[in-house]
Amino acid sequence: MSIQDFKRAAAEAALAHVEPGMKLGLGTGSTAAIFVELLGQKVEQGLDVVGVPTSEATRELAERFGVPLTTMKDEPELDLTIDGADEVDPQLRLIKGGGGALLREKIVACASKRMIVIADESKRVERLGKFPLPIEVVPFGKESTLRAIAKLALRLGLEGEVVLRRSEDGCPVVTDSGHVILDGHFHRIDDPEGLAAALVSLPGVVEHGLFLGLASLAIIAGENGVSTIEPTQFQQSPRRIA
Ligand SMILES: O=C[C@H](O)[C@H](O)[C@H](O)COP(=O)(O)O
Repeated sequence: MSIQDFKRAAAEAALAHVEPGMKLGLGTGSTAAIFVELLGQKVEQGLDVVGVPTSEATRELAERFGVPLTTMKDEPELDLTIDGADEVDPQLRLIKGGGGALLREKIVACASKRMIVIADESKRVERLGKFPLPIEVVPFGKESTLRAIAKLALRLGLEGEVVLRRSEDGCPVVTDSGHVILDGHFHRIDDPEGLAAALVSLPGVVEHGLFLGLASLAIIAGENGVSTIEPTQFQQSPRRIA
């Protein structure tokens, strides 16, 4: 079985949590894309749901697969968000934003009663940080913001560089909301909560890819089948609004 098969297995398992009439947050990335495709098949068979896409890419996919869409303006509270992740730790803390969609993903997850993460087993880690942490910043003063984040990281005992994300043509990657992404190559993040709080205190930082206390369930598929991670002591994020 390939990673692609595992992603599909996780996406299929997540479908069981979707109920008629639900307002869904639709994640971004290759795993979420499979979920959107499968959801489109269910809609074709008569399932009545609406979705809010977390990126323009997901909007296009949902339109292609016939998933009815709505907006945060019309549906500010959602029932369930299904999204992928770049890393998932045993406490169900996540790194997200490898595809640059972290800001809308976090807004949508916070507006949802539940967030289910779907991933292949390569995303499961004991400690967050091997995957570079995406940090979305405003373009104005991005060089200063980068230096401020690097200094902050040093102060927190994190080693590694902070790098402006560029696309293949060398230009900075610009997010759907018009910001740029700095990737923090920290290798290991021992205190995600401390880092998260420190990052949002910096001017210029819009959002970071640490999703803490947001996921209610992770569905992970691998060689040994599908398994789940649930928070042992689920604490609702103070930022969750639904
Ligand atoms: O910005 C992108 C998202 O956070 C994705 O959910 C994440 O990068 C995982 O994507 P994939 O399922 O393609 O590994």
